[in-house]
Amino acid sequence: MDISAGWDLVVIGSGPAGEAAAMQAAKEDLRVAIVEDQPAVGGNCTHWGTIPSKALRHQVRQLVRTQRNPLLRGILNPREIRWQDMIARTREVIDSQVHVRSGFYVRNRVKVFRGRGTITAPGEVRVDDANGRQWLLRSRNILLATGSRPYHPEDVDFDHPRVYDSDTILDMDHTPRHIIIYGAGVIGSEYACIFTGLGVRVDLVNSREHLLDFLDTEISDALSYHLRDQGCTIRQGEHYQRVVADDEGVTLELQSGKVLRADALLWCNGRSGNTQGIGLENIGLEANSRGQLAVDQRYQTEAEGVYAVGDVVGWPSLASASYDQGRFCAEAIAAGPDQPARRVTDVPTGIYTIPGISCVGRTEHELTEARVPYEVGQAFFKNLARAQITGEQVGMLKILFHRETLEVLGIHCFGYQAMEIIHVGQAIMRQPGELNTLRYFIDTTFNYPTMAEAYRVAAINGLNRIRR
Ligand SMILES: Cc1cc2nc3c(=O)[nH]c(=O)nc-3n(C[C@H](O)[C@H](O)[C@H](O)COP(=O)(O)OP(=O)(O)OC[C@H]3O[C@@H](n4cnc5c(N)ncnc54)[C@H](O)[C@@H]3O)c2cc1C
Ligand SMILES: NC(=O)c1ccc[n+]([C@@H]2O[C@H](COP(=O)([O-])OP(=O)(O)OC[C@H]3O[C@@H](n4cnc5c(N)ncnc54)[C@H](O)[C@@H]3O)[C@@H](O)[C@H]2O)c1
Repeated sequence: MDISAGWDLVVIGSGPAGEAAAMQAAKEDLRVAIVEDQPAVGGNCTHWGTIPSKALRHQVRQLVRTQRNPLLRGILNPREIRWQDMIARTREVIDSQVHVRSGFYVRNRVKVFRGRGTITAPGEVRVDDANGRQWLLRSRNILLATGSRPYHPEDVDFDHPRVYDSDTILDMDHTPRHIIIYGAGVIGSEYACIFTGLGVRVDLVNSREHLLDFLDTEISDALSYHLRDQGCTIRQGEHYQRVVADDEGVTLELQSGKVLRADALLWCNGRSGNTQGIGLENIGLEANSRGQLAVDQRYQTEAEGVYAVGDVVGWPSLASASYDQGRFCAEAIAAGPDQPARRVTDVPTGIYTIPGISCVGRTEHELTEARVPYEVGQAFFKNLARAQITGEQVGMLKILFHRETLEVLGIHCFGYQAMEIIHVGQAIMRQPGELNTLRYFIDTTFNYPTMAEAYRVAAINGLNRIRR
C-alpha cells in the first residue's frame, strides 16, 4: 500500500459538494486530495441525476415546442424519437461537463485519487482502485461528500430488465409505449413530463393526495392539469402492494386493489445517503435510517475533523445547495474552529417539469398559518408581449408581499423561464430591511419585451389590490 501523508483535506466524492469544497480549500492554500469511485469526476449529479435529466428534458421541450408551432407542426412525430438517441445526445452533455470539471482539478493542483475511499481511523482514508491498488491518505481533515442513490425497497426486483430507477433509466435500450412511474416527487414528476412529451403513455402514481404538495396550491394544481392535458394519468393517494415483472411487462398491484400494467416501471420513491461501507464505524459515527449524517453549524459530524456536505446530510439535497455547502464548509475548515460557517438558507425551488416551476420564500398557506397580513400580485404570461412572441403563454408569476410594509415574502412562478426569472425576485428578497420592497419592481425600468416584465405587471396588480 502506498502512503501519502501531509494532506490538509481529503474529500471523498467529486459531486457538486465535494468539487466545490476541494476548489475552495485549494484557493485557501490548503493541500487537498479528492477520492472518486467512478471513472470520471462530476458525481451522481453529472452522470445520473441533474445533468442527464435536464438534458433529456431540454430535448423533449424542444419537441413539444415544435409540435405547438403552427409552422412546424406535423413535420416531426415525437413517437419517432428513440430513447437511445436522446440518451446519446445526453451523453455528449455529460462528457462536456466531465471535461470542464476535470480541468478544475488540474488547474488548482488538487490530486484526484480514483478508487473507493474508506475511513480506516481518525485522519486516515484508504483508497482501493479497480485494479487492486491501494493508497493510505493521512489528512488533518476529512470531508464526506458521498452523495445519495435511489432508495430500493427490498421487495422490488431492481435486477429485472423492465424495472428501472432514475440511474438505470439512462441505460434503457428501447422506447416503451407505456410506463408506470411510481413516486410523484420531483424526480417522478420531471420524468413524467419527459415521457409524456415523447408520446409515451404514463401512469404517475402518487402516494400523497396532491402533486408536490410543498408548492403553492395553484401551481401544484396547474402542474396536475398540464400533465393530464399531455396525456399522463395521475393516480393520487395510492401505495404499492406488489411489483411483478415478467418477459412481457410489469404489473403494479396497488393497496387500493387497482392493478396497473405497462412495458416498464420507473421507481422514483426517495433516495438514501451513501454511507454504507465507508468506515463510519472506525470513527464512532452512525448514519440515520436514510443513510444520512448529522452535522453541526460548521458541517462537522460528531467525529472531530470529519465533515459532511451535500446529499449525504439530507435537506435540501439539491446540486445548487451542495455547491454552496461545499464552499462554506471549506471556508470554515480554513478559518479554524473559532470561526462560524456560512449556512445555506432560503434555497429556491426549481422544478424542471413542462411547464417548469420555481419559487422562493413562503407560500400563501404558510403566511395564512402565521397570520401575516399579505397580499398577492399576479401576472399571467398570456398577457405578456414576450410570451406572445415566443408562443409560451402558459404560466404566471405571483408575488406575495406584506400589505403594510410592502416587504416581498414569497415568489411563485410557473411557465417559460420560471427557473431563471425567479432570481430577479430572489435578489430583492435578500436585500436588508426596507430595501426588500415591492416598489423596486415599479421604480426600476426593465428591458422590454422580456419575461422579467412579469414582475412589474404583478407588482402593479398587487398595489392596486391594496389601494382598493
Ligand atoms: C434525477 C435527478 C434529478 C435532479 N435534478 C436536480 C436539479 O434539477 N437541480 C438540483 O439542484 N438538484 C437536482 N438533483 C439533486 C442533485 O443531483 C444532488 O443534490 C447532487 O448530486 C448532490 O451532490 P453531492 O455532491 O452531495 O453528491 P453526488 O452528486 O451524489 O456525488 C457523490 C459522489 O461521491 C462518490 N462516492 C460515493 N461514495 C464514495 C466512496 N466511498 N469513495 C469514493 N467516491 C465515492 C460517488 O461516486 C459520486 O460521484 C437531482 C437528482 C436526481 C437523482
Ligand atoms: N429540480 C430539482 O431540484 C430536483 C429534481 C430531481 C430531484 N431532486 C432532488 O432529488 C431528491 C429525491 O427526489 P424524489 O422525487 O425521488 O423523492 P422525494 O424526496 O420527493 O421522496 C419521494 C417519497 O419517498 C420517500 N422517501 C424518500 N427517501 C426515502 C428513504 N430513504 N426511505 C424510504 N422512503 C423514502 C419520501 O418520504 C417521499 O414520500 C429530492 O431531495 C429532490 O430535491 C431535485
